[in-house]
Amino acid sequence: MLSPPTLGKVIMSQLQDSFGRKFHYLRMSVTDVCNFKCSYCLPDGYHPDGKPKFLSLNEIENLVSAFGQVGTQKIRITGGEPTLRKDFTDIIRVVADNPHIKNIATTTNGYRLEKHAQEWFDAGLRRINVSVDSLDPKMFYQITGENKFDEVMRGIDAALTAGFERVKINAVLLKGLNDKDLPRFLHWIKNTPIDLRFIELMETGLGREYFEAHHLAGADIKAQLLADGWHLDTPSADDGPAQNFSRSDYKGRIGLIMPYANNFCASCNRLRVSAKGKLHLCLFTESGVDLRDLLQHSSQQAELIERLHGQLAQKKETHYLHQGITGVTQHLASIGG
Ligand SMILES: Nc1nc2c(ncn2[C@@H]2O[C@H](COP(=O)(O)OP(=O)(O)OP(=O)(O)O)[C@@H](O)[C@H]2O)c(=O)[nH]1
Ligand SMILES: C[S@@+](CC[C@H](N)C(=O)[O-])C[C@H]1O[C@@H](n2cnc3c(N)ncnc32)[C@H](O)[C@@H]1O
Ligand code: SF4
Ligand code: SF4
Repeated sequence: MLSPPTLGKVIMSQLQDSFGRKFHYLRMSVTDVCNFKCSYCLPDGYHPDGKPKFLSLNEIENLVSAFGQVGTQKIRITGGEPTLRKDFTDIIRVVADNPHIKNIATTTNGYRLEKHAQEWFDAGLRRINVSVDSLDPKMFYQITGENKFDEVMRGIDAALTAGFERVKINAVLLKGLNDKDLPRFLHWIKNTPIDLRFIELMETGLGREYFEAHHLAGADIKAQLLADGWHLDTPSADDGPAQNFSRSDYKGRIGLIMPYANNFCASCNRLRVSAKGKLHLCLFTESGVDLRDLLQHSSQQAELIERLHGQLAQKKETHYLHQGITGVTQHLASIGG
């Protein structure tokens, strides 16, 4: 049997944790900055902490190269609002140029999509998730603090036209806000081939009060979907912790992210790197591990990979959200969700 190729003493094997989970998927944040004020994320808008220096193109290239060598096949570019980076298209190109990365995605509030969907597609982006918390423009404004519903919807049309493999819509379920929107969302995906993803609100540093006022259990939506003839799909390899549902008379699909459900983390397949170059083993870890000192030059790859393997051994089995432990995550914009 062939042994895996080695680089120095580092084994170039698949990133794996001590629970047997393999990590093919990196969520790479490229900025903390955002122009929206979503009430569950940045209710007062983005306020810089000093003069933040986010990962440069060179650092991103070195990061992607190292992750590619240890089994990463999918990269999601996230933020803050990733598309606010002036070099966003160059970032896509850097990721697309790496031969190991088969699947390049981004998550965006959709604000620049109408103008740039085709340009990003041409640079190599293939999947796009757009956050649309309500299909009622007034409610959209109330939740996001921005009166940009029509712009975002035109952006989604542009993405569908540009030929993206997958256009997904994220909506955070919010009691007392968008909880009456399910019929509208269902009507939309009847004849439109998009994946809707409902995300259960997660508690962050925003605190208990907001969480308790607006948390809505994904399990209730699941029960409603099953009663209405939707079927739970057999999980495919890159689904991660989401549960997906389909119905033969609908062009779109529905996914649920229910982080408070039993066993949610058993299928965890993703790692995160923040816009300042910290590795987060979980969305809710207590602290990130700095990688930046090893992102400066391509000659540091072996050391970087060794650090990644060393950290993976310490990944915990699950989050501790049930105990109200939200880690360092003041808001998800700081780590890319
Ligand atoms: N707790 C937890 N939440 C997650 C995880 N992955 C995604 N989420 C939540 O779902 C949100 C939407 O994720 P997206 O950026 O659209 O990506 P995704 O839904 O994971 O999409 P895929 O890459 O297709 O699996 C994130 O910002 C988080 O709020 C996870 O591993 N753990
Ligand atoms: C942090 S945003 C970053 C990307 C981009 N700005 C956007 O909104 O799509 C990524 C995702 O995190 C979700 N999110 C943010 N805060 C959340 C929370 N407290 N609970 C659940 N999802 C959250 C958002 O709805 C969004 O879909
Ligand atoms: S969810 Fe996205 S768009 Fe909304 S405030 Fe957070 S980072 Fe910005
Ligand atoms: S909460 Fe943490 S361990 Fe669980 S699926 Fe998300 S990232 Fe993975």
